[in-house]
Amino acid sequence: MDDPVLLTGAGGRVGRAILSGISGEYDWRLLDREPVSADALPAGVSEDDTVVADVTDEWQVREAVRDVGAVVHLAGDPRPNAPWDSVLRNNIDGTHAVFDAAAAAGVDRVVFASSNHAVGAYETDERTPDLYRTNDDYRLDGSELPRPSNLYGVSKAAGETLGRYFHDEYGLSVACVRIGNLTEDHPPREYERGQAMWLSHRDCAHLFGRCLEAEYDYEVVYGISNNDRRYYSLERAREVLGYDPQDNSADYTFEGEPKDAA
Ligand SMILES: NC(=O)C1=CN([C@@H]2O[C@H](COP(=O)(O)OP(=O)(O)OC[C@H]3O[C@@H](n4cnc5c(N)ncnc54)[C@H](O)[C@@H]3O)[C@@H](O)[C@H]2O)C=CC1
Ligand SMILES: O=C1O[C@H](COP(=O)(O)O)[C@@H](O)[C@H](O)[C@H]1O
Repeated sequence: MDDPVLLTGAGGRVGRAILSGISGEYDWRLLDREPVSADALPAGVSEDDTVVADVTDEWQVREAVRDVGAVVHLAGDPRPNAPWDSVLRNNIDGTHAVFDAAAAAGVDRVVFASSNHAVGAYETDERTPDLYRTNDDYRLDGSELPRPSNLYGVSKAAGETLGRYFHDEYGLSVACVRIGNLTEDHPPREYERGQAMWLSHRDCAHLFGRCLEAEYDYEVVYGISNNDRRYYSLERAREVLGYDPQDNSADYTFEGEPKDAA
């Protein structure tokens, strides 16, 4: 990717994980509605490469996508219990504005931060907690219909559908990454669901990097590490994107300590 990459929601947890791993590999334009503080900017990124803007402001988004080759769209309300007015505005209207501006500007691809909560209602009472354990072979592979567990999940399913539309209608390459549970240094502590869907920082950066490099049309993949406990398949991400995750929540105790140090 020779052209700059626009990273929306750059100041948040996922944005920081991506930048900590692959900041040196691209020219970045960092967008967030909150200023990204100068000391949080990775090497090679200056304040001139940052844009303070709201993704629901169509004009600001059109300015931000000018001359970029790709967009990684993270900005939005990440709370599973977020109310409808917030997800409608930040997640659905904001994602529409990003896809619309990208298509109008002739951007090559958009990588969209979807969520496990787009399919959270597959975790029925009958399937849990076995679903989170290694002896259970139930797998979601990305081809299943969305089955949201909350209104936030509905907004992520809507974002995936917007991506489908903008791919079919305007030819944008679109990768929707159903991110699991991102934490730094160790899997979520004492939380089976979180350990089944852990995404480490380095695997996160690598996965989004693959989304910027691989060739694809429209993809829905799961964004988790190589966890033994998983109930999300990694096959599509491996096959289409060349994703090769390095971390596994099984290498940590239930309390989150590395087993080789225990
Ligand atoms: N952290 C996780 O484990 C997961 C995150 N995701 C998704 O990844 C994305 C990033 O999540 P996090 O980094 O965890 O959240 P975060 O809250 O740490 O970061 C989100 C960033 O987006 C910005 N933002 C929010 N609304 C905006 C708007 N309307 N315009 C411009 N900027 C806006 C915020 O200022 C913030 O810096 C979200 O879309 C979230 O739904 C999905 C699944 C799991
Ligand atoms: O989409 C998201 O999912 C993760 C995991 O969900 P949880 O309900 O098991 O905590 C969440 O931590 C993150 O904030 C959210 O954006």
